[in-house]
Amino acid sequence: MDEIKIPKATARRLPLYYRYLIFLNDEGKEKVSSTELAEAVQVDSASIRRDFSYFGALGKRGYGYDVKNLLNFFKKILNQDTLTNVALVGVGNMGHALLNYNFKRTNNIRISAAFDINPEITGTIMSGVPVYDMSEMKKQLREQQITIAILCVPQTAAQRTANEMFDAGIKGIMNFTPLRLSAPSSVRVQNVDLATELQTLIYFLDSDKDKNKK
Ligand SMILES: NC(=O)c1ccc[n+]([C@@H]2O[C@H](COP(=O)([O-])OP(=O)(O)OC[C@H]3O[C@@H](n4cnc5c(N)ncnc54)[C@H](O)[C@@H]3O)[C@@H](O)[C@H]2O)c1
Repeated sequence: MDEIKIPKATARRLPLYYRYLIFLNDEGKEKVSSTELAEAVQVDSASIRRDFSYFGALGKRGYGYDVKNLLNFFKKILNQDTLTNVALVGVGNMGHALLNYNFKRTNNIRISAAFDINPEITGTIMSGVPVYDMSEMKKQLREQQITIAILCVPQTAAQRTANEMFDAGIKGIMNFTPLRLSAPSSVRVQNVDLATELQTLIYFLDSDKDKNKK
């Protein structure tokens, strides 16, 4: 498939559409309108139409979208046919919770290797995933062809650990640490910060309250 350049916000919404389309397909539904989709995934229908327009004309006016076509289309875009092995670096409170969860609701991502420096856990298997010492990272990542990792070490160790990960061939980091990492331009870093997400939610709730007062 040719590469399609889409805005980040659109890319973030694709898994939402995809999950709902699986649901519709399982229910035996053949068609869906952008209004129906909008209600189900809580995205306004204009954004949905704009999102879909990046991929060409997938729907017909007055008919809606063909569920199976759309599902197959998104399946390809989201690489749902290929399993992506991901590494976890730092198996403490946060890392362990992620290992336990291990993306069970998706069938194309899984943490297949974890790394830490704590000798009490390295060499063991936690939640079905082997925990290796950091000294084995390069070898394991190469053997398992892993290029994506989740970083869950303490902030003080974050940059040093990230440098080791770049050196070992990591191309994408999901960064749970509060540190904004310096990374080579060939590496993508996605920061996850629950406090910021909560603050955003609080901000929106407060501004909703203000609007209702008026
Ligand atoms: N993004 C969020 O919303 C969020 C929420 C909670 C915690 N955090 C962050 O996640 C990180 C982990 O938090 P935690 O509570 O799990 O900490 P933790 O202390 O329980 O676990 C850290 C783990 O990293 C390992 N470690 C330390 N140095 C290492 C190194 N150089 N290489 C490999 N492993 C190393 C430790 O042995 C330990 O197992 C912290 O940076 C914390 O601030 C983020």
